[in-house]
Amino acid sequence: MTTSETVVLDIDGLRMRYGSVDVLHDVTFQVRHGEVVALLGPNGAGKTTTIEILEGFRARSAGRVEVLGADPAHGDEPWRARVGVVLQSWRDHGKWRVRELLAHLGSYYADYSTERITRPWAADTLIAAVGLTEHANKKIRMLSGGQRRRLDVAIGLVGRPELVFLDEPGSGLDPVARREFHDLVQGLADEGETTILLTTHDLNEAENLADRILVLNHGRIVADGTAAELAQRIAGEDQVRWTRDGQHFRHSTTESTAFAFDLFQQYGAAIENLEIRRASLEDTYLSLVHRAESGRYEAAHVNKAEEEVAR
Ligand SMILES: Nc1ncnc2c1ncn2[C@@H]1O[C@H](COP(=O)(O)OP(=O)(O)OP(=O)(O)O)[C@@H](O)[C@H]1O
Repeated sequence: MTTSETVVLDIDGLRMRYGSVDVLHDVTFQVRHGEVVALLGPNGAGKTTTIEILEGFRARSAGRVEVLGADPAHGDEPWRARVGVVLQSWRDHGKWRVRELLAHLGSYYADYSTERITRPWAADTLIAAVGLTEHANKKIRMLSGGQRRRLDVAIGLVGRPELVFLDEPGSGLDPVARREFHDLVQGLADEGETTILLTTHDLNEAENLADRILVLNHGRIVADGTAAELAQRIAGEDQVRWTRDGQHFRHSTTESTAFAFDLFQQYGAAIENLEIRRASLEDTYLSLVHRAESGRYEAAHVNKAEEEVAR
């Protein structure tokens, strides 16, 4: 895919406080044009809050936020036409038919076409892209949960946005629909014109779709990199498994290639079913969150100890 150097999302020192509770602390990151970035993190980490601030739906407490060159808190209509948001709020339009609603919503974007981007996306092409062709004439209230979710995605994309926010896009989709949805996102990414920020709890989804992964924990970015970079940073141990003379063996090591080489030197053809399992994104993620938790625990204890010394 093509990514350019143009910065589409520029977030510096973002803070959010609900009442007296800080839920985002100094969140800083950038996303470049054409990148697909997944924001991961445990429940309550602050992912939705971050996305809602970037979408312009929530006022931040502090920090600098630029989305497509503008502050989302003051985003005007032309700015909004360039941003795609996938909401789950179209249940109220139950009497509308799928094609009718998409054509209607799409018509709002026609004035915002540019030389490069013709808006909106033609309703039938979009309906086919999200796999709803068979249901194009159905009323929305007649759609299943997964079909409505596809419609939510179509509505988010109808204006051919340059930047798309997807909050847990795969939730509620069956495996076939999820695969189709991933193909759709990958297709958009491959064209290199759409920047995508998604949140997910599905680590396979993150690994499949994202060029880069950000991990948010208790309102702080604790990791930022490709899945491979994050795995390297954790320097997790690989698991080597093999059988010899009908017996099963396993060994954990950071030097799995050298270990396998020694194994063959020692036992040669007697080694069978050799398998090297590298740390998965799930191992890496769990380790990152665990580390961040231990850091918080230690920091809290150091602070407490310091307070006690000061007393
Ligand atoms: N309107 C609100 N008022 C007060 N606290 C809120 C509000 N919205 C969210 N919070 C709190 O802010 C924190 C972050 O919530 P947020 O929904 O952003 O997390 P998340 O990472 O999206 O979680 P999940 O994975 O469960 O969707 C949580 O502790 C949540 O309880």
